[in-house]
Parts: sequence; C-alpha cells; structure tokens
Amino acid sequence: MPPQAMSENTMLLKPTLHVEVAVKRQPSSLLEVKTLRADLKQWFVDRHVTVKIGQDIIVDGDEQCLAIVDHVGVADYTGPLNLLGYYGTESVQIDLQTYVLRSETDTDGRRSIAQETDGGVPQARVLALPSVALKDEWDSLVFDDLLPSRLLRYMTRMVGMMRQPGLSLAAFNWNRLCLLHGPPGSGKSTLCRALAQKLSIRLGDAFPRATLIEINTNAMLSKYFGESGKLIGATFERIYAAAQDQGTLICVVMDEVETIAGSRERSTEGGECGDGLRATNQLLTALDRLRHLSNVIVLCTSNLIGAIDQAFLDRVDIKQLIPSPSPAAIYNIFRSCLNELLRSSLVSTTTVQVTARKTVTRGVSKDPRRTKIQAVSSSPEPWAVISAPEVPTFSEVQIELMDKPQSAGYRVWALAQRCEGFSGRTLRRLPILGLAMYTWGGESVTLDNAISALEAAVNQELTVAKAKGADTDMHDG
Ligand SMILES: Nc1ncnc2c1ncn2[C@@H]1O[C@H](COP(=O)(O)OP(=O)(O)OP(=O)(O)O)[C@@H](O)[C@H]1O
Repeated sequence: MPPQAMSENTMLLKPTLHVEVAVKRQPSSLLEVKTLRADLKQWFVDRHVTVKIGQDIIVDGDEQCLAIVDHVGVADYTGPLNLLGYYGTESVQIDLQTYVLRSETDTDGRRSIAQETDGGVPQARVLALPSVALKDEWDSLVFDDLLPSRLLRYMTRMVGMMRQPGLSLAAFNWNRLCLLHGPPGSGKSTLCRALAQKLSIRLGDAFPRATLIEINTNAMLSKYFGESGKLIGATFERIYAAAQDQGTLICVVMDEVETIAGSRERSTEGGECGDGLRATNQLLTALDRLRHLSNVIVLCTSNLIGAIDQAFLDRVDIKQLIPSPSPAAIYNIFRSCLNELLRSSLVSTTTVQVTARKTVTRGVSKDPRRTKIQAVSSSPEPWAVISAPEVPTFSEVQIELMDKPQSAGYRVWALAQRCEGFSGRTLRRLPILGLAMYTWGGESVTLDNAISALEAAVNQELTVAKAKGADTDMHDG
C-alpha cells in the first residue's frame, strides 16, 4: 500500500479531533498548504492541553498567527464517546484543516454563486465551497443525538475509502447517495447544505476545490411532453463534465427528490402520461454514470419517501430519518433564538424599572396588556430580573429546575414540552413572531417580556393546531 494511502486510512480509524481554521489566504502550492497546516497544528497543541467541542480558540496576542488566521474552531471528534466532552490534545490525533470562506464575488474574479438557467427558469444554483453564505447553517441545527456529526463521519469515510488507490469501484455497489427523509421543516435541506459545507472543509486535503450544485427539481418538470427527461439529462451532463476535475469535490443537492424520482409503478397505475416515468429513468441512468466518479456526493431530501421509485431507493447508500425536534432540542432552539435577541439588543436583561419609568414619563399607552407586562416585569417575584447574561444551556436548566422554578430557563423548558410535534421551521419563527405580535417597539423589552410573548405565540400556534386537528377529525368522520 502506498504510504500516503496508508496514513489517510489509519487517520480515519484513530480517535481524531477535527480542528477547522479559517485563514485569510490559502497558499498557492500544495506544499505550502501542508506546511501551514503542520505549523498551525503545532501551535494548537503547544498552547492547548485540553479542549472542548464547539470551543472557539482565542488567537489574541499572537501577532504572527493573527496575520494569517481569521478563526479557529474545535469542530468535532471522531472516536469512542467521551462523556466529559474534554479531549487531551496529546492523546488524540489532530486533523487540522485550513480553509478560506468564499464570498459571492471572490478575488479571483470568478462568481462563486451562479444560476444555471434554461429559458429563464433557474435549474440549479452553483456555489463555490466553503461559502460565506453557508457559514452558520451547521451550528443553527439542533438535534438530540449527534446526528449531523455521524452523517458527516459516514460520508467522509465513504469518500476516503473509495479513493483508496487500486480499489476497484466495480466490486462494490456504493453510490455516495444519501437520502434525508422526514416531516416538513425538520431541517433536511439545511442539513444537506451544511453537510456539503463541512465536507468541503473536512476533505480539504483530498480536494483543494469544492462546489455545491443545488438542483431545482421542480424546474426539471417541463410543461412540454417528453422534455423533463431531457432537462434532467442535460443538467447531469453538466455535473458529469464538472466532475472530470478530480481535485474538485462536487456535492449535488436535490430537494424534494420524489418530484423527479417518483414511483414509476404508481404513475403507470394512475394512467399518468409517460413523462414522469421518463424523468425517473433518466435520473437513474445519470446516477449510474456518476457512480464511477469518487469525487461526487449526492444528497437528497424527501417528505414522501413512500412516493419514491424503488429502484432509486435501492441505489441510496444512507437513508436517514430526520424527525421533528424533541423537547430537549426545542429548548435549545428557543434558547438560541432568545440568546440571539439578547445579543442583538432587541431584548435586554437589564431591570425593567427603567423601562416602566420611561413609559410613565412619556405617558404613552393605556393598553391593559402593556400595563400588565410592565407591572409583571417590575415586580421582584416571581419575575425577578435575570442576572445571567443569557438563557442557560439545557443541562444547566435541569439543575436550575430544582431551586428556581420561575427562572427563564424553567419557563422556556415548560414551553418546550408543550411544543412537541412542531417543526423546526415553526419553532424558529415563534420567538420573533411573539415579539412582533405581543410586545411594543420603541422601548427595551426584557427577557421576561420576550418569554411571555413567546408563550402567547405558542398558545396561538397550539390553538390553530387544535382547530386543524378537529377539522381533520370531522372530515375523517
Ligand atoms: N432541528 C432543527 N434545529 C434548528 N433549526 C431547525 C431544525 N429543523 C428545522 N430548522 C429550521 O427550520 C427552517 C426550515 O428548515 P429546512 O428547510 O431545512 O427543513 P426541511 O426539512 O428541508 O423542510 P421541507 O421538507 O418543508 O423542505 C430552517 O430555518 C432551519 O434552520
């Protein structure tokens, strides 16, 4: 086995800490990139004995490093579970990747976001990775288990193993095709894009360049009979051409894949015209052609896995259910929204007496709801002003529950338990919707006010859901 291949594979099997370093400029030659990574790795290990996942490493005070580095993050850990969450940098392998975030108009003059259109309809969005546009997607997702990290690990290994020199791809049925399915708004599309972004960083050694191609599956269905298959064929022909550069990782994302991979059996039974059937056939042929290119990964999403053609499902290597968030995940979604409102000063943690006095002086409103919020907020108990700078983490709140039953954390946790079944999309909307609907602008809104507004928004959403449920029961009856 060539030494390089050996070291790559051994690396994948050892407990590994993944460190991502955003640099101001990537060196032009591969040798310089390798030297930079080795230097940064040494710098990292020398200064940090133990680190935690999610930790941002402070570069302040190191002039030489500051000149090169924008951000250092301890991104992930691959290996046996460590309940403490701290890792000794000497006892694990460090996989340090450097990357430059690509903005919409990059300095190399190439637009990093482009639309592939046909007759004005965008058929695909092409994005150079890693992209500024996707920089927050990974961290915005909240799941109970380490689902995103697990998927990322599978895919990294999938690509790593397939690049083993001398390995005959024909011996395996391995398409590098992943399907995320589950209820609407559970984060499937966001996770696909976030995975593509992470893969472009994680696989930076093997692929100096990476591109995301998001296919607009709805635009693939033509109003002209027989055209859909041709549109799919032409789009995949372009992907095939782009993938000829083996140094470029190509991540293809297809949302609502059932649109073009619908069951052919169903469409024949339903007496549909042969266009859907041809579209599915064309897609299957195109995927079979891409199978031999180890630099292509295809990520798909669907809300209707039952409507997908069996031959397509048979080609999928990883089928992953993405469920609606659990109460613990809901707590963390609300927490991140409220903390963002605090961070941006739309909501404050400071005492409300100031607000109340201001309002009295201006003599603004006699609205009873507003008066109630002010009165409640300025009373010391049980709505005491939160001294913590932000809403506590989920594990902190579990401890807090024991002695502070009316704390911000407690109230948010109580709400989270009532919201089980809500989609991630709805959950991310409620805190800001509540603020818009149930608080007044032009003055400081406290965290307590924001949580009260969130409660009101949740109540409204539950009423709508209940009414919808009753309506469905009536129709079913
Ligand atoms: N588990 C989650 N954690 C945090 N945010 C979430 C989660 N799930 C969904 N969201 C948020 O909801 C919004 C919609 O997510 P997304 O479009 O990825 O869902 P989807 O499953 O692809 O939906 P659809 O099936 O309707 O296309 C995004 O803003 C996303 O950040």
